[in-house]
Amino acid sequence: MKQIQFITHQNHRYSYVDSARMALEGGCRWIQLRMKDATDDEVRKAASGIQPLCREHEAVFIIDDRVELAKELKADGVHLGRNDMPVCKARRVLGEEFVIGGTANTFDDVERLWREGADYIGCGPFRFTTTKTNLSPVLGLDGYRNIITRMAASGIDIPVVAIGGILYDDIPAIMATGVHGIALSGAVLNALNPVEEMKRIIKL
Ligand SMILES: Cc1ncc(COP(=O)(O)OP(=O)(O)O)c(N)n1
Ligand SMILES: Cc1ncsc1CCOP(=O)(O)O
Ligand SMILES: [Mg+2]
Repeated sequence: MKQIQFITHQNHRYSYVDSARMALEGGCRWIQLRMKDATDDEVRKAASGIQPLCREHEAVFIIDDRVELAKELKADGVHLGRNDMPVCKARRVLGEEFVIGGTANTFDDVERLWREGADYIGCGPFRFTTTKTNLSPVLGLDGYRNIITRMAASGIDIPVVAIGGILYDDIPAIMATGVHGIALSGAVLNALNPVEEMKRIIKL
């Protein structure tokens, strides 16, 4: 399971930087620094700990929401949701070299983001999760099947990663829907041994 993205989070045991470090040690090579409600300076501080680790592990380093900060820090890219800067504007700010991901909950979201030039789609939530507030309607396996089917029928070819409440046991069935990969956070962060859990997922 190489197409896995880890979304940073914190809990009573681990900081944002800890979470990224454990994901990298477990073999993940795509880290998204997501710190909702944090100030840019707090994100800069976390990035100063995570970005060098990503370079050391030759991992992709994406920043959630913050386009100007992604540019300032020379991240590999940014992930944008409905209430963030539009993808087409972010592309003008960042240029073609940056990876720009977008959030989708429906086929129409996917089509819009594809037209705007997003490089990949984070599509969810798969199931209810507490890692993100204000969740869009839960998709489940059928939700992904419907979206992937409509994408194929429309000739829309953009990588789609499933996200939202995904656990180890869910991954084979989710991948069988035709999505290109998965993004997760809590399944690793809340595991008894996060590094070992990431290794288990990578081995799938
Ligand atoms: C890969 C991926 N998919 C979806 C999201 C959603 O992130 P978030 O910023 O919490 O929510 P929106 O701003 O997209 O509504 C993500 N970060 N990564
Ligand atoms: C960022 C995001 N977007 C939709 S669900 C979600 C949270 C992913 O974290 P978890 O894998 O812990 O549900
Ligand atoms: Mg966002």
